[in-house]
Amino acid sequence: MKEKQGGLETMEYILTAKDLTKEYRHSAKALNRFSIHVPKGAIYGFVGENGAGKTTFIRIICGLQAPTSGNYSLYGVKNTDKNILNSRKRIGAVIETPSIYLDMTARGNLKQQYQILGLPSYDGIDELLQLVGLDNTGKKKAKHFSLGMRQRLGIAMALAGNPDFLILDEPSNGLDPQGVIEIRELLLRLNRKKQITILISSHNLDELSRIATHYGFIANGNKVEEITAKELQKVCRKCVKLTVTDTDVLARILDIMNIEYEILSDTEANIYGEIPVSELTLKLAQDNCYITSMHEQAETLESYYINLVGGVNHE
Ligand SMILES: Nc1ncnc2c1ncn2[C@@H]1O[C@H](COP(=O)(O)OP(=O)(O)OP(=O)(O)O)[C@@H](O)[C@H]1O
Repeated sequence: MKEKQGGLETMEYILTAKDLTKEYRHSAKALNRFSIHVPKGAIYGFVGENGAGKTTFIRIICGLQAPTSGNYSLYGVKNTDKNILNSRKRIGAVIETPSIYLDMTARGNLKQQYQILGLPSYDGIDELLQLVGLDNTGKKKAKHFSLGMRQRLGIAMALAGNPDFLILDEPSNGLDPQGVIEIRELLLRLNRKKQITILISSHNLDELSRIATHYGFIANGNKVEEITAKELQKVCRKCVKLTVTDTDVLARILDIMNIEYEILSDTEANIYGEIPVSELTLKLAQDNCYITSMHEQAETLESYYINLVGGVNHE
């Protein structure tokens, strides 16, 4: 599975799920025929509001819960295959709050984790402590750590088995701005330098938009959409949706005016960048083409998200 990655985009998936459903007793479906595709090398932003089903999904993938129906594959191995246990060994996860011993130092916690995993020596611990920026914490016990330091220790523990897929449930939750920046930089380092694929569940869209290469949106247990950061950037670029009587004429004039556009239908087009409205209106009119509506599109991930799931999530 360690194939060289060609361009930015790869069709090799670390994790896929199809029709994954989880029904808890006496409650609505936490996951409803949910599907997802996490490409190798991605920082995948898994976005949904409280109760959308993110933690349930992560718990299923980590083998902590069984799905009611549907399936998923990790490194191409189906969840019903006994080899799924080997695939899971390649995952590191921090679900909800990190499982750390508060009465131990960072090093003590990592030693404990190495023992649990049956690792032959403590050799990797110094590197891990350095990687997460806890190499100077000495005898300080985890109970005296800041929330951000605990979160980073949790990530170090998840990295102990040398995984190539890291799953983090709300890693920046409750952190102060400095803590958020430290987690961000750590995740970028892990992704870029260590080639670790990362899935981050979050509703902190602003933070996510700084690092995610892909997004999957979930609402009420349903997949709403998957989109790459590049596609999203295109959609979120300053853009005006124009409705005209004839987009053939519009296209011809926009070409002459050297304005970037995308034709959506016979009457609709997206136009990018600044538009000299009077000049365009005049030129269109000379060719018997008229603007019937014009409005600015959403510009941020947040407004994109609200447009996408706003109606779904507040039933
Ligand atoms: N053990 C459980 N028993 C019954 N219902 C549950 C259980 N765990 C989760 N749920 C319900 O399943 C739905 C999805 O919850 P889940 O925790 O997966 O959402 P989430 O997106 O992770 O939310 P949050 O961001 O608040 O953690 C919610 O309606 C929740 O109440």
